[in-house]
Amino acid sequence: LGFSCFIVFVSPRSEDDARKAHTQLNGQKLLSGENSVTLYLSYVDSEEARVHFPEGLALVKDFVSPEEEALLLAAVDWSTSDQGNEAPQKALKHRRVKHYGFEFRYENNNVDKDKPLPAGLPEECLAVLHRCLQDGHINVLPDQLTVNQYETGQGIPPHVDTHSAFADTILSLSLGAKTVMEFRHPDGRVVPIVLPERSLLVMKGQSRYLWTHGITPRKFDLVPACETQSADHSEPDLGSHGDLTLSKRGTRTSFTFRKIRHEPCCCAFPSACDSQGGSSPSPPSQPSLPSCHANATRLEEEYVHRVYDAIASHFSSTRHTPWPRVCHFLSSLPPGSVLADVGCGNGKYLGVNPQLIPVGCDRSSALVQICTERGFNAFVSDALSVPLRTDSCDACISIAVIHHFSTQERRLAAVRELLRLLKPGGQALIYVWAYEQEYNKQRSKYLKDHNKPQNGEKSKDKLGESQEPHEEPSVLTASHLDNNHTGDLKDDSKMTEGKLSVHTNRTAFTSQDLLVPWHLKGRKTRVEEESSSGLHTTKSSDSKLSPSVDTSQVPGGSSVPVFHRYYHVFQQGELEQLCIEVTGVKVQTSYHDQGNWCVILQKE
Ligand SMILES: O=C(O)CCC(=O)C(=O)O
Ligand SMILES: [Fe+2]
Ligand SMILES: [Zn+2]
Repeated sequence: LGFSCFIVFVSPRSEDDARKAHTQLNGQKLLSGENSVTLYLSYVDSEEARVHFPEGLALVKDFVSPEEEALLLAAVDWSTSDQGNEAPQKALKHRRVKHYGFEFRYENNNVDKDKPLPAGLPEECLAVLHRCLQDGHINVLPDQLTVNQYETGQGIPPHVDTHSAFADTILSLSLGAKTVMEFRHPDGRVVPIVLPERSLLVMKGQSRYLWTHGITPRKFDLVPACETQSADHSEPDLGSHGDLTLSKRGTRTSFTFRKIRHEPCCCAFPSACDSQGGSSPSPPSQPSLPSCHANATRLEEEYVHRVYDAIASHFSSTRHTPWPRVCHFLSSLPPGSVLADVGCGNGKYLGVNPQLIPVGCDRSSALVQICTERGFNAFVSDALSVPLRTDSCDACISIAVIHHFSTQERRLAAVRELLRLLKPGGQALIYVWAYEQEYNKQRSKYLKDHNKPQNGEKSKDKLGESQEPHEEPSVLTASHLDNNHTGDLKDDSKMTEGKLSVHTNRTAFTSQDLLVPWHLKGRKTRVEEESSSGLHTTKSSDSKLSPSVDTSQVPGGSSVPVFHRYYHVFQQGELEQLCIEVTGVKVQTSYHDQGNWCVILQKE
């Protein structure tokens, strides 16, 4: 049983209508063939619900005819390999791509502007491009084309097309099937846009320079029912009151046309512009402790969510043994208890007590995917807004999650949300990483494992592993390498006011808010795979993949990506303090467990 979560805003005409809809629809199933979604309704501020189209974005439906569509699709020859380099093609984990005109280079995350590919854009595109000129979408012809092909379930991570590589307007033609593309503003706003088959998407201004665009890998989209018919207005009606329907994704091929930029970009968004020292200068920009909600979500997006998605499979391989005291809590619950594991990671607690009815959720879709593959019920959700009913769970756990929220308000909101899920009398177990890694004269495993074996070698100390909450699979030279690669970031004396320091693994903490390096081993990362398409630099430049990623050389010459995760490590008493701010809760127990502060709460 797989879970997906869609958020839909509905604006009823009156309060009365809203109440009626709530009683009649909440908990109802929508069916489409053998698939179904269950509706969970809740009230939100209408101001919050108003979704605006990103500035500079336009969608032209039915831009090409079905005949033209067939012609364009036939123009792409997927049978050839990369050989000859006429139109290089790459099979990525999440889609396949082919480049025309110019190829994007992985080494520098930019186009090789002096080396046009022998084959220009396919002639079949000319009629379409001239129409774009005529209609005023562009004023010069593009000279670069990227063809992306997505099978059902595939997508593209959120990114901004590199400013210095491409001129202002980006055109993207959707062929073969529709999809939903999400636009994200740095302040956290997300706007999903349905891209119907044969439509043209035009990105300019803010929508091109500041908002990221991406396609979440999934097999179904929830779209307004009217989107399935052809409509001829040019902007989708985002606030429409129409019916929603499940739409199965088919194979979508997109043609993205761009114009190579030969001068540095001088857009109005320096913070996102690699030409203007914004985005990811080298060394990566040093994040500060957030001062407002928008900064907090941005920090967490870059230094928590993206990192977990990128390291998911490696992370999961280091998280196999449940911690004994968490298991003890789970085993003490009565048979048949409904358990929510909020921030369930790879699901290692979901199967501990077979007599429970567990459901997990995590912000990382890559980790949820791992849970699903293991046969657990898990869905993607933010811990601040879990789509489960109030008072519905007998127990909740939040293991090593709340320390990733970067403000006190957000940590409090996370505790509050966890407690909302509990039935009166239900219990919640919370673990957060402790500032005090030495407690009662005992050093935590995290500190003790200073000379851990190389990653990949099996640790002989099985118990140690099981008690290792924040196992950092470091290469032997890791800390030395960090020094080389993050240079002045590490040196506290050179620290700029308010900037987060990069922690040296397996040493005592020197501040409560910090970045903890993760040395990725094993398979290529998603970021690497994406970048090797040469296409995407999510705010990256040169060898830097993203602000949260650095690379370090390992002896032998190959480079290991180093990701930085944001943590707020808790001081003694801080977790209890946080919890008692929530009304209607009792702290039953609190304790220190292997470098973590832990509480068991009960809802009154
Ligand atoms: O598939 C699409 O429409 C977008 C592709 C894209 O964003 C890109 O290639 O940069
Ligand atoms: Fe793009
Ligand atoms: Zn720019």
